[in-house]
Amino acid sequence: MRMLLIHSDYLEYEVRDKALKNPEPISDEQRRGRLEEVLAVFTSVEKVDETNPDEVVEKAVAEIKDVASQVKTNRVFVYPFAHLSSELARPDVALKVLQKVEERLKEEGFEVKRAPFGYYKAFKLSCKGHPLAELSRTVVPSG
Ligand SMILES: Nc1ncnc2c1ncn2[C@@H]1O[C@H](COS(=O)(=O)NC(=O)[C@@H](N)CO)[C@@H](O)[C@H]1O
Repeated sequence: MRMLLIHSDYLEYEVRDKALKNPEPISDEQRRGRLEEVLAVFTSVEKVDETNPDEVVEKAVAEIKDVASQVKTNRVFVYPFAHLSSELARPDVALKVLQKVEERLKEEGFEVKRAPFGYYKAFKLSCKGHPLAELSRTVVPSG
């Protein structure tokens, strides 16, 4: 799994067309989303992650917690992003992994939004620009 973590004044998105034949079903309210003072986590789930998705979820959550504590935010925006890797996991695996990352972050006490999976989306991002505002992390199953 590849993550680009951007500490932002805000991230907002608006759903446009389907990017997959069967994107994640979403409610009308999920067609737009915005969080302020947020750690945006653009995420590509990779083929290698399919060997042990649960392990890669735990490793990703640990990395996100570490960066969130460094930049002092309790808010995370999980954003599916298929452009950080040339070895993408199958969509059904990727969606489950991202849903699990969202769920585990909430269990850890974070305020979390997750952008809809399988859609083209317009988005606006305001990066804060401090030295830790742009980080990347890669996690893979150890097996
Ligand atoms: N492995 C993945 N990791 C993260 N997001 C993914 C992944 N696979 C699919 N997606 C989601 O599905 C959308 C489309 O994925 S895509 O790989 O860019 N495009 C497609 O799969 C089709 N357009 C055929 O190429 C992405 O914008 C993202 O929302």
